[in-house]
Amino acid sequence: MTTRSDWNTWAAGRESARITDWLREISEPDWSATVNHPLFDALAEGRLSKGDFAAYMVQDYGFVDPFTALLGHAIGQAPSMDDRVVLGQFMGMLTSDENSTFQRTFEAFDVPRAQREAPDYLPETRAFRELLHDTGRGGRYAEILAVLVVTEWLYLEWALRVTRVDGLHPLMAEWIDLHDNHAFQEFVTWLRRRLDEEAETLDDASFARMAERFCDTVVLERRFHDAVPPG
Ligand SMILES: Cc1ncc(CN)c(N)n1
Repeated sequence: MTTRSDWNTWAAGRESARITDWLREISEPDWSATVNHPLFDALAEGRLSKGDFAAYMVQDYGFVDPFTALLGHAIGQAPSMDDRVVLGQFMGMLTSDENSTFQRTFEAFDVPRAQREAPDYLPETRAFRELLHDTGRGGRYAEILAVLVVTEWLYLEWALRVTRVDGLHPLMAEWIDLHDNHAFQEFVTWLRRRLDEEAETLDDASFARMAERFCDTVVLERRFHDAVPPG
């Protein structure tokens, strides 16, 4: 299901077939289950309690830390300054605006210092952290891009899908803003284009590894959101 010949079969007869569209399709039903996860509806509709939002953000900060490290690996592995500039700008946003959203959420919702400094990570969070570490340690550029495409494209899709209520808590609104704004949409468009291009250049074994990494990441996204507080 994840080989280059599977991709070639899928692409045959389709006009303007894209590898990232194929990857998304083979990662179903986990892709759609994540995008349509009730957690995100509860969040946007003001039905997620402050405690549950804070608990989700504590787990998610456990994702963001190794994710930031993975982005660092992407910057290091990128084949050109052009790519490093785009990835570096995203790193700037992640370590300023997005990091600040987490810190202010922990303050506003009284997350105990122990939970910020040494959180109890759920097994699903630990599994995701391991995948991010593992991809950074051994993954080539296309594999790293595959993980970034999944994590950012999924978040863009749910953020564009949900309908937010008036009067939503400002920090919850900010969390959605971070994932549906124009610059983020452009970043996801860029990530997809670069993965489409890089994947074309891979040998068959690397191509299959990249596709497996994509699908594994989607599975972990679904498990992570099933495990954090219910919507
Ligand atoms: C689990 C998860 N996946 C993706 C994202 C978006 N960077 C996130 N914050 N958390």
